[in-house]
Amino acid sequence: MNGKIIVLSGFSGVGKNTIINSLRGSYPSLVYIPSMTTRDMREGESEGFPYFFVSKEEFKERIEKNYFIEYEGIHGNWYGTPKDKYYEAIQQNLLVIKDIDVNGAISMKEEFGKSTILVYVEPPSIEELKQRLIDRGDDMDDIIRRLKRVDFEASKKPFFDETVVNDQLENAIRQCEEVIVKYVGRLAPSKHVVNVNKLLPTVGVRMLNLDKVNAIKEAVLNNDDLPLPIIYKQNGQAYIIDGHHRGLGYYAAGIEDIEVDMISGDNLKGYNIDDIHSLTKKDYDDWEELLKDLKVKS
Ligand SMILES: Nc1nc2c(ncn2[C@@H]2O[C@H](COP(=O)(O)OP(=O)(O)O)[C@@H](O)[C@H]2O)c(=O)[nH]1
Ligand SMILES: Nc1ncnc2c1ncn2[C@@H]1O[C@H](COP(=O)(O)OP(=O)(O)O)[C@@H](O)[C@H]1O
Repeated sequence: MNGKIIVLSGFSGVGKNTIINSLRGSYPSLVYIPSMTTRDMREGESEGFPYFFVSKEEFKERIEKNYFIEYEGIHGNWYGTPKDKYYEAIQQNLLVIKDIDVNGAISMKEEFGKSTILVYVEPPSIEELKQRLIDRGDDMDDIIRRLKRVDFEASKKPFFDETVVNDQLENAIRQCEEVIVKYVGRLAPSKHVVNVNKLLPTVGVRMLNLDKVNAIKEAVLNNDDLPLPIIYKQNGQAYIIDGHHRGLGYYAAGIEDIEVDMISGDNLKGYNIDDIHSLTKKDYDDWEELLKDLKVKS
């Protein structure tokens, strides 16, 4: 389970959605999971974009059915994150990005621990924030209601992993990219088909665990869903960071071509699959540990 959830929180109008939309444009495999809300649909929005819009009664029913990981009343409306969708995404090794209010963000961290990275987005000043809300076309009552929450939200900043100031938008986007790479080690997985034989020479015999290989072979022959092996590219080197037993299991089952996730820290675009020539010495559960080891190697 290597999926990650990047949560952006911060004052209304600080630019969370602008940043998320830009990142999703650049990295289409970033996943956005719409929350459910009781607020009215705004112009330009539609069902599922960016929310599923429901009545208060339906929202209450969902709470009773334990549909949400967390839910909050914000600016007079309810917002909730759908449990199943997040668990599916984590299971499928996906990278999710979503804006959630400060309380919701902290609840997500409680639920998913280190798989959640909390980013607090700040405006350069409150004056600039007001101006953005006005420019966005929010009506005055709405703006006043939103600004009332500012002190409460700011008090939760210590719970966050990172802070990004959204002054110049381009800078804020770049800082968010850096945060993602720092904590996740990748910005987006990208699937490639690799010939298993190409992976084999990199798999030292001393690392072979035949029980694991056989278990994976059985799973392959059973057509079970297996997570994809992951190949990480950094400083021109590629490392199989996970899944060499899976690779061998496929080989043992007589399958040549397997799909892998190519992920990359410093070289996000443009890599050469033939460069795979190095292998980490163990399986990693912890990205920070992995990155530490990679630094030693590169
Ligand atoms: N707790 C929680 N907050 C959410 C969720 N989805 C969105 N929010 C937050 O709800 C607040 C209001 O969002 P929205 O109505 O889109 O207006 P905005 O303030 O202009 O972004 C923002 O702080 C969002 O980040 C959710 O599922 N749970
Ligand atoms: N760095 C920035 N400089 C100027 N305006 C910005 C910047 N980032 C976002 N905006 C604008 O501010 C308004 C609020 O941004 P939005 O992404 O809707 O905020 P949030 O999702 O945090 O409520 C939008 O009109 C957006 O175009």
